[in-house]
Parts: sequence; C-alpha cells; structure tokens
Amino acid sequence: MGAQLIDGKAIAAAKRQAMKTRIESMKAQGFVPGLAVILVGENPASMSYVKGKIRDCKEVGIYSELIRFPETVTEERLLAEIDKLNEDKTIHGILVQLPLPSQISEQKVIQAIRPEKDVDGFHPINVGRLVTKQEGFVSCTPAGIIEMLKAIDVPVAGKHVVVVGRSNIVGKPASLLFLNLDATVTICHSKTKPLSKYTQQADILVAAVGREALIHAEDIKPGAIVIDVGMNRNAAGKLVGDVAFEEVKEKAGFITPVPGGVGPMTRVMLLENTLLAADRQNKKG
Ligand SMILES: NC(=O)C1=CN([C@@H]2O[C@H](COP(=O)(O)OP(=O)(O)OC[C@H]3O[C@@H](n4cnc5c(N)ncnc54)[C@H](OP(=O)(O)O)[C@@H]3O)[C@@H](O)[C@H]2O)C=CC1
Ligand SMILES: Nc1nc(=O)c2c([nH]1)NC[C@@H]1CN(c3ccc(C(=O)N[C@@H](CCC(=O)O)C(=O)O)cc3)C=[N+]21
Repeated sequence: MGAQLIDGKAIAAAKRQAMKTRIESMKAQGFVPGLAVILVGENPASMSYVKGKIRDCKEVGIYSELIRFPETVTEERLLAEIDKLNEDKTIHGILVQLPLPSQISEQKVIQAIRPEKDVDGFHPINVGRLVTKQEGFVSCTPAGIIEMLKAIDVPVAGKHVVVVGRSNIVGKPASLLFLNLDATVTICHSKTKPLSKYTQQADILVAAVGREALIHAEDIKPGAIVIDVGMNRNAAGKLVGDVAFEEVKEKAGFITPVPGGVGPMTRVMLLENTLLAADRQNKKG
C-alpha cells in the first residue's frame, strides 16, 4: 500500500504554464503585471527565497523589481520606500521578505502596504476579509495547500482538519480557509496536550511547526491526508519537513514531500496573487 504523493512541484509547474498564456493576453492589451520584492539584510535563506521569487516572475512574464536594503536600514526609510511603491502604477504587488531586523516593526511595515497591493495577504484588512469571507488576498502558503487538495480532487466540506501551528502567516489563515470551506477545524499549538490525541482524529492533517519528525505514523489516522509545511535542516544538512516521511507515508492516504510539496505551491500562489492584484487594479483604472 502506501500513500499517494501530492507533487507540489508538478502542480506548481502546470499552474505557471497556464499563467503564461494569461499574461501574454494581458500584455497584448498593453498591460504588464508588476511585483516589487523588498529584501533587508543578507540572510542566506531569505536571499535564496527572494531569488526564487524573481526567477518565477521572469519565467511567466511578470515584471519584477528587487529592492535591497542593508541590515541597518531604518524603519522610516523602509516605510518611505513602501509609500513610493504604493503610488507606483507599474507595481501591483508588494512583498517585504520576513523576518526583518529587530529595529523594524514587522506589523508597521505590513500595515504600510496598501491592502490592494498586499499579495502576501498579511495586512490586517486582508486578514479581516478572510475572517469575514470577503474577497481579498490570502496568504500564499495556506492558499497553496487548498490548491493541492483541489488538484487531487478531495472535497473539504465536512472533513475534520487538524492544523498544528497557529502563526499569522500559516496556521491561522490555513485554519480560516478550511473553516470557510465548511471543514470542522481543530487548531493545535505548543500548549496542546497531548498533541497525538488531536492529530489522530484528522482526516486532513496540516503540520506547520518547524520541528523535525514532530509527526510519526502513530500520530495519524490510517488513510489521512498529510500536508507537511515544515522546513527544517536535519543533522545531515538535508531539508526535511515536520513529518517523519518514510514511516508516515506507509499509513497515510496522501502525503506531501519536503522539498517539492508545499514550498513550490507557496511560490506559485504569490504569482497568482500578483496577477489577481494586477487584474483588480486594472479594472479600477
Ligand atoms: N513551505 C512553505 O512554503 C513555508 C514553510 N514554512 C515553514 O513552516 C514552519 C512553520 O512556520 P511558521 O508558521 O512561520 O512558524 P512559527 O514559528 O511562527 O509558528 C510555529 C507554530 O508551531 C507551534 N508549535 C511549536 N512547537 C510545537 C509543538 N511541540 N507542538 C505543537 N505545536 C508547536 C507554535 O505554537 P505557539 O503559538 O504556542 O508558540 C506556533 O504556533 C517552519 O518550519 C517554516 O520554515 C513557513 C512558511 C512557508
Ligand atoms: N513576506 C514573506 N512572504 C513569504 O511567503 C515568506 C516570507 N516572507 N518569509 C519566509 C517564508 C518561507 N517561505 C517559503 C517559500 C518557498 C519555499 C520553497 O520553495 N521551498 C522549496 C525548497 C527550497 C530550498 O531548497 O531551500 C520546497 O519546499 O521544495 C519555502 C519557504 C515563504 N515565506
């Protein structure tokens, strides 16, 4: 037996392919979607993610700008740049790579982005829209998870979804998305005891913690759909998720790999959100 793999990399590649045609027709009408990415400092992981985002934009034909600041940049300077991008007609999406250095308030920076250009979906206005089921922008990782379930044709309504992790960028918005799709949702976190009591009840389990091998085979229900958001370096320096993949894949119905699962979906949803932002701003004129 064993689980079926959900190939995020392949699903994302197919989505990028479909986007190319859409972007060509936008361009034929004289309209080019644009994304600005702000990177502060030289964190190697952040640099590598940002490079990937710029590469994705090039591949599908989205105009992109990478704006870099030194680690020592002031909050004032950063906010001034965001103001400028808010007014820039060639830029439809703005992303500030997190984390930011400690002298800068992440909340202030996120709130400075016009909600219409907030392609990360982190602005409180967009979070509020998600809570109240209004149209806005949804955080890329949770949106990517939903797209993966669509790709394997699994209906979510009535399922018991257990989300482990309650961060503003993954756990919370993922829980709200599933709730909006009529799932029954349980949210677990570091104070949940015992965690396995909850995870064992999940039809769909989302692990978004950042701890290697947090979820073992004994922690899941046979046939469950297991979505691994975690990104950790193991002792051998390899990128691994939160799920003990080799043992859990024997018991799950579906499972996402790390790498090649949620990560590529996160990236492609940023492109989707940028196109959505461009479309909406184009309509408004
Ligand atoms: N693949 C992708 O596209 C992305 C991957 N990631 C990865 O996903 C993981 C989570 O990211 P993020 O949400 O930003 O992380 P955070 O560190 O912001 O949140 C982690 C969450 O896990 C909870 N937690 C910690 N320890 C335990 C435990 N032992 N049992 C249950 N819950 C626990 C915390 O609980 P509490 O709130 O109580 O502290 C918290 O809610 C990371 O590995 C990150 O690298 C992140 C974004 C995108
Ligand atoms: N403003 C902001 N928005 C974000 O969306 C954001 C952020 N800041 N800060 C950091 C986290 C993390 N994140 C990932 C994106 C892609 C992969 C990804 O593509 N992962 C590949 C592997 C990449 C590798 O090999 O290192 C995979 O899982 O296959 C992972 C993680 C977005 N984040």
